[in-house]
Amino acid sequence: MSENLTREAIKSQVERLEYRNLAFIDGRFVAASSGETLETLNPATGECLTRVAACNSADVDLAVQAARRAFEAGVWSGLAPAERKAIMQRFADLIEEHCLELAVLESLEAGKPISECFNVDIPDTANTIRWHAEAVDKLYDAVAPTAKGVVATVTREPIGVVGAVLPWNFPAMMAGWKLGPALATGNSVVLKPAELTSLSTLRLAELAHVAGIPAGVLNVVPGLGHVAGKAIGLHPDIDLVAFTGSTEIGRRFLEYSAASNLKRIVLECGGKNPQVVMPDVSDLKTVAGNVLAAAFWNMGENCSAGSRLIVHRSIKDDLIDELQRQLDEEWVTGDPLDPDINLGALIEKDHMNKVLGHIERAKADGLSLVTGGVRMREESGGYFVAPTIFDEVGPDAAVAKEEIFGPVLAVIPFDTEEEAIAIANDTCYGLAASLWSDDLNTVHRMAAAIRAGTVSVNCFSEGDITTPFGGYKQSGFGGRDKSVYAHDQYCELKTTWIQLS
Ligand SMILES: NC(=O)C1=CN([C@@H]2O[C@H](COP(=O)(O)OP(=O)(O)OC[C@H]3O[C@@H](n4cnc5c(N)ncnc54)[C@H](O)[C@@H]3O)[C@@H](O)[C@H]2O)C=CC1
Ligand code: BAL
Repeated sequence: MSENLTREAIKSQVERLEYRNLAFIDGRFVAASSGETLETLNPATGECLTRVAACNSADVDLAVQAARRAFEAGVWSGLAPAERKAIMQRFADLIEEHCLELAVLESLEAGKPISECFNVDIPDTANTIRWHAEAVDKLYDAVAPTAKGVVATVTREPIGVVGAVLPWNFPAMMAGWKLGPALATGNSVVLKPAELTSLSTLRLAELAHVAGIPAGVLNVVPGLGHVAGKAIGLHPDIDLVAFTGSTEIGRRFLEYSAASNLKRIVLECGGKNPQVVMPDVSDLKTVAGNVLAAAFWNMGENCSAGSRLIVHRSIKDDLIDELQRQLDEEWVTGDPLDPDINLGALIEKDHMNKVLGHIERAKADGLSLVTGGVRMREESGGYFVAPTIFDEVGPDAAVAKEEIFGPVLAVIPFDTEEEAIAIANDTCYGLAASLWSDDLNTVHRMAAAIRAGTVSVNCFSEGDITTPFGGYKQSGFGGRDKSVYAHDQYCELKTTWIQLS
């Protein structure tokens, strides 16, 4: 537990909380034009926290018009990178100053453990905004190696109006991953949070405004996916959509683009990520700790969750024993606002039932249940599922194939390195993977053979802000989040060919 994250501080923050529950368009909070609202529920109790504006295509259009006006006026796009940097640094400062408030909002609306929100999600959001801001006045454009008599410059220009459509599992952090590079490079943004988790994002937009990001540059249109999300996808004056969510809806955005203005689409979608443990590992305790973090961090509601443990048969049982021991000792499910728990609630009832359905199917298929497999804390009214491990799972079992997005780990034994790689790659996804071996040759050989955007070796990691994040195959399309590579996807490249006389 962090020094500053006391029960008293959390309680006091909850009592003082004010919800921003209107859309944020052109620098102001406004109701949806239809007057309609959506419930935001607390997944830990099932109770309504507040109702949030439900934007439709008319609201999206107003937001896009505001964004376009701001872009054309150059109030943001026309600033020197160093000027944008200074304002975004103030934005990052404000996020840090309001860390507890944002963490409480995020924990309440998403069921996430408050300690994670306070120590990881909100600091990461601030750091992402700051890092991209600080990078942008240090990146140079290029002069092409042409023949004499010509000067050709290759310069990045902001793409224009960016639509960002976001998931519910890391609401603030994903907003940061999109806003950092999109704003730093001078774009205007129309952002749609997931309908279940709009509150922290609306507060972020307000803080951005207070920091000095001009009206119209950052707009937030909460609403349903098939209404507000679709309107963003089909809007003829949005130049790019950056999406994080399911592969199914990612595919829709490609269709929206084709049916409208060929807007650029950047997708960060799902995963069924392998954790491969080779027989030479000497420290099973460390392996187990990381395997559990990969599988159960954020209740497994994580696109890079390591939901398949592909382990050499000779060490499988010892590793499972260690997993069980650490799970019993260190993984505590409880009220997400309790700073001492590390497993909170799943996002909503339907999702919990979907996860429990996967578990029941695996049981019915005769898979060996090591631990978990049940709903927890039902009396709270919330949506808690015990961390669950199935052993001796065949690579073709549904629990080894489908993205469950919950705390369910499938243990798949292997006998040879070739078999391990084949199982790891036997998926339509390719977002992340972890690899465990004490042998450097094995590490290099296997890391190169695994088809995933991020391979973490002898740890579970998504990298940090300096490294790109995104997927191979159906896990991603069109670009990467984080790092300077993220800047490229929010820019057009302009060639200026100057014939000298
Ligand atoms: N890669 C990731 O980080 C995430 C993956 N998922 C996966 O997706 C599954 C379903 O979760 P959802 O939240 O329902 O994800 P989703 O992909 O349906 O939603 C993501 C975003 O897309 C919007 N959206 C939904 N339908 C849309 C449509 N027809 N047109 C335009 N926008 C639309 C949503 O409002 C939300 O803002 C999860 O169980 C998980 O397997 C979900 C969230 C994040
Ligand atoms: N783990 C960060 C990205 C995501 O889950 O959506």
